[in-house]
Amino acid sequence: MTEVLVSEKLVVRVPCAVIECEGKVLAGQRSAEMSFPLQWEFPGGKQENGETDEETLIREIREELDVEIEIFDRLPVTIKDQGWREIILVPFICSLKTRQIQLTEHEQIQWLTPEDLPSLDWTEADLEIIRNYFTYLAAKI
Ligand SMILES: Nc1nc2c([nH]c(=O)n2[C@@H]2O[C@H](COP(=O)(O)OP(=O)(O)OP(=O)(O)O)[C@@H](O)[C@H]2O)c(=O)[nH]1
Repeated sequence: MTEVLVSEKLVVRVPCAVIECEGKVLAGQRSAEMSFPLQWEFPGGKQENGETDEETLIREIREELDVEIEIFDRLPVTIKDQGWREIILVPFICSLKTRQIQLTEHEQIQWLTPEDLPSLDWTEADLEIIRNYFTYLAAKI
């Protein structure tokens, strides 16, 4: 048997936003042309060189939704092994500073109460974010 140690793997850091507004949370549906087509996610995207997590998130949300957010808390990091790469999802709890959302990438968005979040077809990593969000909400009561 030949054993080979493969240590190199692409690691991608992806800050994403759990945006709360009036008791609901924003879910974004990925477009049919993206990877994981038509699955649901928390908006966000890949970190660029020299950015902090917060800077990435504010930039990505401007690019994807054309709104300004305020970041006020964070959830535990979730790591998703996609085989050839590892996605490090860094979720933040946010609110909207501006309200007029314009979609540039997503198929559609939905505002859902926290208990309705699991009804959508989320990417696998996001299911863990939703579980952590429930823990976060329970700790606030
Ligand atoms: N923004 C975001 N990305 C997520 C979430 N969950 C999850 O697995 N991802 C993955 O993290 C990567 C984020 O990259 P991106 O937002 O720039 O999306 P992309 O389609 O351009 O990237 P890709 O084509 O390399 O997959 C994607 O592969 C996406 O599938 C999430 O909740 N939000």
